Amino acid sequence: MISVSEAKRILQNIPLNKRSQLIPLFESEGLFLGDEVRSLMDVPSFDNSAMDGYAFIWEEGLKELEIIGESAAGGDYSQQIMNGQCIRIFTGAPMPEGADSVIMQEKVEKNGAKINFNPEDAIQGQHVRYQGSQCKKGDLVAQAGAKITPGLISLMASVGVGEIPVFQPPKVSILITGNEIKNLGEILTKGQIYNANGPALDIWLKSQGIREIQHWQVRDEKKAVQDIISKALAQSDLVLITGGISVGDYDFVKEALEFHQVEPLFYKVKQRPGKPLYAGMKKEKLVFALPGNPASVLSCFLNYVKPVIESWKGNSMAWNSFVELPVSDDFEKPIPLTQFLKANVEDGKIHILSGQESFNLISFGTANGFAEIPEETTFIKAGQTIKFYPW
Ligand SMILES: Nc1nc2c(c(=O)[nH]1)N[C@H]1C(S)=C(S)[C@@H](COP(=O)(O)OP(=O)(O)OC[C@H]3O[C@@H](n4cnc5c(N)ncnc54)[C@H](O)[C@@H]3O)O[C@H]1N2
Ligand code: MOO
Repeated sequence: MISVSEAKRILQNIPLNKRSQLIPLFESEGLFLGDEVRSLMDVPSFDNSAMDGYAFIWEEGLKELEIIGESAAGGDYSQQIMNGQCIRIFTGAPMPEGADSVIMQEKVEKNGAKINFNPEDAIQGQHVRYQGSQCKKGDLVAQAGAKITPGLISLMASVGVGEIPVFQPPKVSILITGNEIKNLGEILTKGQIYNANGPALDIWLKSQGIREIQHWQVRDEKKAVQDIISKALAQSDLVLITGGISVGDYDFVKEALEFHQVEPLFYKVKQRPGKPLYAGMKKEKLVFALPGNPASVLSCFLNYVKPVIESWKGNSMAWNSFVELPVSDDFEKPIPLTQFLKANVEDGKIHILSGQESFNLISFGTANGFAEIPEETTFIKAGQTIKFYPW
């Protein structure tokens, strides 16, 4: 058995098959830039007004202008204006040739075809957005590794970039083992239970920007487990298996992985839940066998699988996804293992929830993550700070 920190260190050092690919901007949520991006154009691509008002050529002491035309957003006003003249202009509309300043409409009095204003309100160069003032064609606008946020998407669209390079997320297989497992909608007979792991992993993977997810299900039969692992390995970069990894007579996963020459990275971690966690590699393919109890699956996913997927996607902060917060109450931990506890953060404090058994999902109704009590710690006092991993 290895410690939680050793298991994480091993996973931080595995080579991941990271590839950059171009994808449509609209399909990039949850991912990270796989390369730098440069602007395809000057932005703005033309001088334009920042306000609704009047565009003119600035001169000292100016207090009256003659209106000779109008420039609206989307138009291509091109007429030259002369000193003493102005045009009615709207926000985002092209500046007329020669004009260098805009006065807001609130600052003027309109008298027929003229406007009058206080000379102090006509400020040279004011309210004009010049061509290229955001960026010039070819300028670097985002670095490789940048997280794709709504803000970054907006920037990409503004500079004309409709396809962006992203680190391709892994193709993932979810393989559910167990004779007792039925899917929602099926009738349960005695001894059977609903598949709680498959839907949880599926939703979680989708929320991480994983697009290609294969679902597999298998009974606890040696040959069937071997065969399905072979198919999952062939079709995925990352295989997530739930159940069948402990020491029971019908736990065939480890043996099947050995049969397929998957090299173990580790098996068994000093933690609860999720002690019989397995990780291994076959060439560049990664396999996790997550201990079947649903709390073990979720805790192991959050602590090990999620950071690996985030690293695969190019997130440099993948392994720092925790916050340190005080606990609301004293907590005793007699076991010499790292404990991950379903918990709820409210008012800046970690509330450890009741029902911590690995099979018991009731606290997932309110939990917004897992709190970590380190291996060597036996008692946490209220107010003491510990790590909390939000979903
Ligand atoms: N003699 C020992 N027995 C066990 C040990 C041990 O060290 N020695 N470890 C226990 C721990 S800790 C865990 S965790 C489990 C892990 O066992 P497996 O990975 O082999 O998982 P299964 O036996 O297949 O299932 C465990 C439990 O979870 C339920 N399950 C499985 N899949 C699903 C699913 N998709 N949705 C909902 N629930 C699921 C399954 O019915 C079992 O109740 O081993 C302990 N035993
Ligand atoms: O490690 Mo197990 O997850 O306690 O049930």
